[in-house]
Amino acid sequence: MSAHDGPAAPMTAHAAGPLTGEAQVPGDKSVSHRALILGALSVGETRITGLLEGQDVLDTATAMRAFGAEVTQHEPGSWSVHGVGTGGFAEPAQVIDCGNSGTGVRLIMGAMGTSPITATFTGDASLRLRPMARITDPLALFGAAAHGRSGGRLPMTVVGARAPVPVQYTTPMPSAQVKSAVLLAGLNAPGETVVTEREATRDHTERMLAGFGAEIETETTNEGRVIRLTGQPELRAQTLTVPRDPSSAAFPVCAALIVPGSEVLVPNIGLNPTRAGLFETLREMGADLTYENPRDEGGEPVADLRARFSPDMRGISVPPERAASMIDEYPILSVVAANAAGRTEMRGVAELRVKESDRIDAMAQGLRACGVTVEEGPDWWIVEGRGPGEVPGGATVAARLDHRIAMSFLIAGFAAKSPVTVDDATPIATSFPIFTDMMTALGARLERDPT
Ligand SMILES: O=C(O)C1=C[C@@H](OP(=O)(O)O)[C@@H](O)[C@H](O)C1
Ligand SMILES: C=C(OP(=O)(O)O)C(=O)O
Repeated sequence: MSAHDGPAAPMTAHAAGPLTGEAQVPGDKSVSHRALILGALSVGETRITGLLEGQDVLDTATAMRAFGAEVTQHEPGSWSVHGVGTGGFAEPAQVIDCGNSGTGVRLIMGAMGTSPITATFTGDASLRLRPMARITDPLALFGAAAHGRSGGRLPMTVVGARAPVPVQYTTPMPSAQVKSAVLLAGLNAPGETVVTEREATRDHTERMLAGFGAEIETETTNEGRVIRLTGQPELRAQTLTVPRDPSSAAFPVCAALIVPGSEVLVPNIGLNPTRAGLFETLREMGADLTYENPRDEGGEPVADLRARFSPDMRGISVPPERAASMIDEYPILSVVAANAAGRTEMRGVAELRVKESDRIDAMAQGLRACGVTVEEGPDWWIVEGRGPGEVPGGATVAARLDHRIAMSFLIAGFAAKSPVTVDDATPIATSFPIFTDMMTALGARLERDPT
């Protein structure tokens, strides 16, 4: 049992008038986790503004305290971390509960796996089903041991390597979490740790490690991206501003594209190319989506996104090589696809089956219940678009403890002929705690159902 296993709260989305106005989405979840973890591994006081205060990130903050860092909230979004230095993690006295967060548990396992300490990890019912061998396999190469449930599931105890050795590792699947766990483990191994990834995944860990003063180099070769990290650096505390989350921006943007008459501005969105695949895909589908005021902030490309109702969108074949740059956006893309003309094919996406839920199955079943035809295979799915405003809706769908499934179906409800109910909206708080208020302020109609 995790403290996060709580009662469900259903929510219903009704068709509403146009969505208009500005949507200030919260800070980037991936960057927020990394800011806390690298702050905890550095010497001095790291100041962070724009931190996402979603439950996933709050759980990482609690975990960093358990490993000995001092983590303080000064005002909303403004935090400081007094780190313990590379290799300075203390052994936690209690079980580390990462709630719903794959990124949290996997990066923290990496960060502690080369220190001479033992820690036990758990999470909510969703996280307890997710594969952890993808982290503990490379950690074993550093000299760590892990004891978990069958299938490499949580709860799991990691015994950190007493005398870590550096590692050369090729990630077996496109995963920034695996890459990052290996790099964070490599921080406390003497010598050079090398990670190769065949397909580029989000590079926030590499960028941030360089910012904290680590010696890290990336080279693109025939084998893919090769990242070399020199172990045992002294990481120096930083002042960081977290960009706004493109994965959260996806929801108001896609809602505006499918609700008649809408026009929504989503300012200050990080458009790091390893994250921006959805927006490119939407533009190829014929979305009226523009990047305004493009600029560079803290080494990351940023722009204001303007999305307008787009009744002429057509389905496309999403290039599989783009998958990593939009991996969390397939659920909401499938809702847009259902409201476009023609079929949208999404291939090379096996990783969707091991997220907070099996996202292909969750979306396929829910879309079918809403009257949309979906075909699927192990690593692909196809949505038959019904055209703008032609999705029947009128169903109750299961969120399966998955924030992105819950938000995707609520947005489907704004454009459907009949309301769509999500059986549990509580997971939304993991990544986008202001989602309901923000969508309501734009003109959406969301109703909490009596439980
Ligand atoms: O590194 C990260 O911050 C993340 C990596 C991705 O997971 P995988 O590495 O499992 O693909 C993504 O789905 C997740 O939301 C956040
Ligand atoms: C997959 C996600 O997160 P995590 O893996 O951190 O649980 C997500 O936010 O869509």
